Amino acid sequence: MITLRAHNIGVRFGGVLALHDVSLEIRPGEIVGLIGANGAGKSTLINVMSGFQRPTAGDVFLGDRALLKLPPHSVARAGVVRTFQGVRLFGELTIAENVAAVAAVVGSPAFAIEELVVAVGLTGDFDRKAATLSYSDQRKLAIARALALEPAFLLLDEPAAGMSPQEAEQLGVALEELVEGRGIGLLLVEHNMDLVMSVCQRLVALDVGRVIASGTPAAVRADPSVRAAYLGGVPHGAA
Ligand SMILES: Nc1ncnc2c1ncn2[C@@H]1O[C@H](COP(=O)(O)OP(=O)(O)OP(=O)(O)O)[C@@H](O)[C@H]1O
Repeated sequence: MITLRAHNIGVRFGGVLALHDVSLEIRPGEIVGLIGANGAGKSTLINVMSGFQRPTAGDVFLGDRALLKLPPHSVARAGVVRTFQGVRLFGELTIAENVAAVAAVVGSPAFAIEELVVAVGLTGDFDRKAATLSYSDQRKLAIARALALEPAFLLLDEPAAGMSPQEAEQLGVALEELVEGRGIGLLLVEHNMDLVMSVCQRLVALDVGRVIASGTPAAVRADPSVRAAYLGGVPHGAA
């Protein structure tokens, strides 16, 4: 089984230690949640694992292949794809065109594009321009586009941000189906604890760049250091 593994990652931005000695492993077919307060280092870890940020220490492995020396597009081709907190779509292209533009890279057939759009829960006319979509539909489209690269591992940076509780719940169902159906390993950075608790098999909690807890969602949520550092201040069914 090929896993995606960040090993003893350290990242320093001048005087800020954004990550210190962080290790995390994702297996195919599982959803791992990465939680922590604003500035804990979650996006920085996604950046490192997807090739967008060189760490000051540590390694990233896909199976036994070291990824750190590869640029982001090569990391994506190797099978590790990410989405961004700020959605980056082609606003003037339609839903179908946005996915097709990416699918062309791997040569996916047209029917696969429609399948992806439906799989993330986008309904209605696929000829709508991305710029006209609601914020939450844009986030779903960003996931469909990432999936078009046929990743083995998908790193999602706050996919439910701006979604209503119902939309977030639907997204959770879609993510579970994707992981089950395609065997993708998913890293979910998310502040919506209802979503995190319902779909993740394991959680890793960061605080100021360090892992303070990892394990089953119930154990991590109950961990006193996690409650003190994070959950005390977060709404979304955290208690
Ligand atoms: N390019 C950068 N230059 C300098 N400092 C940075 C840079 N990127 C991140 N940081 C700092 O590194 C730390 C971790 O930031 P990061 O964005 O990874 O946190 P986060 O957990 O994703 O937060 P949020 O939940 O707000 O997205 C913060 O102190 C942040 O200010």
